[in-house]
Amino acid sequence: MSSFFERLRADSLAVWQDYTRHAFVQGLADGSLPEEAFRTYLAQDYLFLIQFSRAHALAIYKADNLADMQEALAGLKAILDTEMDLHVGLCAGWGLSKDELQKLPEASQTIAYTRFVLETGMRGDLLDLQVALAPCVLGYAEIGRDNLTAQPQGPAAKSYRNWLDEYSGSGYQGVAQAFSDWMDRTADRYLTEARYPALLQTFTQASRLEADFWRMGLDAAR
Ligand SMILES: Cc1ncc(C[n+]2csc(CCO)c2C)c(N)n1
Repeated sequence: MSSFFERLRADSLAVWQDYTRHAFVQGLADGSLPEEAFRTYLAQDYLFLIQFSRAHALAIYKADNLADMQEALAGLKAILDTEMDLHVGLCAGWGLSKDELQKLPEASQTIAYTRFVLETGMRGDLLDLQVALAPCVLGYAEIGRDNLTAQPQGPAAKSYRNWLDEYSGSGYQGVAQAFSDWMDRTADRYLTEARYPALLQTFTQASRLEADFWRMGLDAAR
């Protein structure tokens, strides 16, 4: 049986692939991505991850049972303990200190995406929130898998490969599978066909905002 994610993905395929096969991703995979684009992306992603932690905290609040609260907590910890460290470490390698990162203003694209997710979660239930989070969690896993054997060339090749390794590795692939299974369990309880169009719209919108986030990086290097 296919997952709820696979249904959403199939029904938004063009937008989904604009995100997961974006020029930014292709540039990471072949090494042609300008370093300034990656640096801008990394810095904004730090601010993005802070807001995404808040969204996972909101999932704890929205959960109506202990098991879901524990799942949401595991997601929160994956960001605060793993994602955040990867980013601060990567940023340091790019000359961006933690102090500098904390002082950066959020770009409009960062605000648009993160506040969309938070607002969707605040006005809806756990399923609305999971669907808004899904493009982030599951899109990066797909990007990792799609580029498992990519061999970036050029000056930033090592950093780009390092980034791809994080998402293609079994650790992150497991996190993504666990998220998809968790969303399936929520859908079993909450999904009705009457709700589906609104949920698909949330998923599609979040995927579009992911593509805008890549575009922000590319535009900084023009
Ligand atoms: C713009 C943007 N979108 C997605 C991710 C990926 N991501 C964010 S939090 C997290 C852990 C999953 O619980 C992962 C994989 C990112 N870093 N930046």
